Amino acid sequence: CGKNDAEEAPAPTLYDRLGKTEGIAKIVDGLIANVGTETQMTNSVMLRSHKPMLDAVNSGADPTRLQRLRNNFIDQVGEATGGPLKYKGLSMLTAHKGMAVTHTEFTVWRAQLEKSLNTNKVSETDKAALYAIIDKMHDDVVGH
Ligand code: HEM
Repeated sequence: CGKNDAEEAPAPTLYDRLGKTEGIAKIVDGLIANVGTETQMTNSVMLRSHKPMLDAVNSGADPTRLQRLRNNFIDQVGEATGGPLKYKGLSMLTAHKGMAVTHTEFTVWRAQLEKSLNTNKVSETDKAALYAIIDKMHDDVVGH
């Protein structure tokens, strides 16, 4: 209390700085849109890994599959950045098992995230903090 209030207020978490759940949802939606665009390019790098999901959504066999991935990803980022969200999806190892994701595919995926972070005007400091979280998952995502 008193004059120390400002000093003692907790620093905003990365979750807060990304704009809480709403800001994270925009970042994830941007990422998904960018990945979707990339998969439609000639010589797409990400079409191979995403084709089973895209086919399931587009054929109507599993119309909410992409929506589930989106919501899980928002929860995952919302939890890992210090927010109140709780990730209820698969472990990164299990989620990407059988996909044989390559390091190149990971790099291209990461570039789609970067584009969305830039579009959403995330600062370089906050981008670096988020990449520290994301890049720790590299070895669980790639090569299984
Ligand atoms: C650190 C980086 C990554 C994170 C944090 C991440 C996160 C996730 C999450 C949360 C899920 C859903 C798991 C569930 O619903 O239980 C998922 C699934 C998936 N991820 Fe990733 N991912 C990453 C990298 C990649 C890369 C590099 C690719 C391919 C280029 C990829 C392709 C997919 C696909 C195709 C699915 C499955 C969708 C389905 O079949 O329903 N991911 N990922």
